[in-house]
Amino acid sequence: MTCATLAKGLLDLEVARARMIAAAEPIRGEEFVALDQAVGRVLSRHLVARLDMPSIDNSAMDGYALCLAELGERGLPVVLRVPAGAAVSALPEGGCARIFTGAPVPTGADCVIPQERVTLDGEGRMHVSGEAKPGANIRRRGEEYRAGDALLPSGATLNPAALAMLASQGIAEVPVLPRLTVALISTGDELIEPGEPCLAGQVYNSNRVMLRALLEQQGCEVLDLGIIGDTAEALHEAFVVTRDSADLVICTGGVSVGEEDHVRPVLEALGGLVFHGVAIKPGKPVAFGFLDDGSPEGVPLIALPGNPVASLVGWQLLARPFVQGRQGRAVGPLQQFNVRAGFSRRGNHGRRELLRVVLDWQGGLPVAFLAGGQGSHMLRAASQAHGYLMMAADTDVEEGHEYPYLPAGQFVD
Ligand SMILES: Nc1nc2c(c(=O)[nH]1)N[C@H]1C(S)=C(S)[C@@H](COP(=O)(O)OP(=O)(O)OC[C@H]3O[C@@H](n4cnc5c(N)ncnc54)[C@H](O)[C@@H]3O)O[C@H]1N2
Ligand code: MOO
Repeated sequence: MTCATLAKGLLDLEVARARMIAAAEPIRGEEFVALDQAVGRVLSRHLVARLDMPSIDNSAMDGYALCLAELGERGLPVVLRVPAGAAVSALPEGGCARIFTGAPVPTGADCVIPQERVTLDGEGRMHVSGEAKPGANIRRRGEEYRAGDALLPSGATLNPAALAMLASQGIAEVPVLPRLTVALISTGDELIEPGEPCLAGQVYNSNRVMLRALLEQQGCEVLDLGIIGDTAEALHEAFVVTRDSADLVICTGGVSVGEEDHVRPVLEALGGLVFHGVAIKPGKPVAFGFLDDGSPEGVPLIALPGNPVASLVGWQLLARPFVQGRQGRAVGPLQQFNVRAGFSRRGNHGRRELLRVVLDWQGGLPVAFLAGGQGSHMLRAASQAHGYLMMAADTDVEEGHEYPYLPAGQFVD
């Protein structure tokens, strides 16, 4: 999409993303955490292997280890038994060893035959059926990597498989970057918390629980300031408090253009606005800036729209990559591939539209259908969608045609 087609005053999504990612200064510092507390944390240093992997030649199968050159018509006597955990032994000449998966292959053996291909005769001699090749079923020392080789780069997120790999190296603690502390503010006089009785006109605060969950899923500490009323003074005070105690401030609501919307003027008074308004639907009024002196040295503030689905999309497309950058993580491009639409619909003027869709895989190929109502206040479809069909501005959806699809799974890791 060219910028010429965008609604006036709104930034292109990719431009807004790029500006935020460029402004995301990785958090400084380092702490050591136990491996079992480290899932989702971000490495502060490159890690190299301490041990060759595997650390010894070992058997890939339960079976018999032997020297192939010694295997003749009469088979071989079983002269040794090697369970996993045994010390490395030497295979006596002219004999073979009963061996188990993971056990050290005795020196002198060059092959392991799985027990399914072996028969034992009445004299305790082992006979092999089928072909046997040198090296078969032996996991060689260092075949995966050697001591000193790179394991994980700094900035890597520790997923369960990475933790298992570090454990396999005997590593008990890892150096990680500090967690990002994110202050969360829900603005709006109409808001009440779930569990409270609801008077006419009041609205349950749904953004708070959603963003808390998203931030925690992202490995952030959340400093939850709850609901702040719709006055410039209340917002000013909340921003001043959070800028001293958080690495990032995220607020929702009050960021549009009505006289009840105080986020932009207060941000401008306290620091600096980088941009306000992105050509996406939902999510248009997202604002980004810095509290303090307006420079990237200040505390960054991301203002998400009040409409719940606009808040979710603003998080996924803009706030999350910024958080990842601040966490010291690499930020990749949006993942998308083309999917056929199973419906027709008029396009949106001047903004890209992210339609909440489910994929139907009947027939082997995915077809996208609307997940439900598409209003930016409609959480039901958003909660059930598999992803977004991303429509260029001013483009209608025509049933049977293909459009870019963004799987929702990419927004969680
Ligand atoms: N004249 C214009 N009006 C609006 C425009 C515009 O360009 N010109 N933009 C519209 C768009 S797009 C959006 S999105 C909304 C965003 O407005 P705000 O960010 O100022 O949000 P609010 O007005 O405070 O609230 C909007 C809506 O969302 C509900 N809300 C707010 N916070 C929460 C919460 N924590 N949990 C659940 N629901 C919440 C609120 O009650 C409103 O219904 O502005 C349009 N208007
Ligand atoms: O961001 Mo608004 O309508 O685009 O919800």
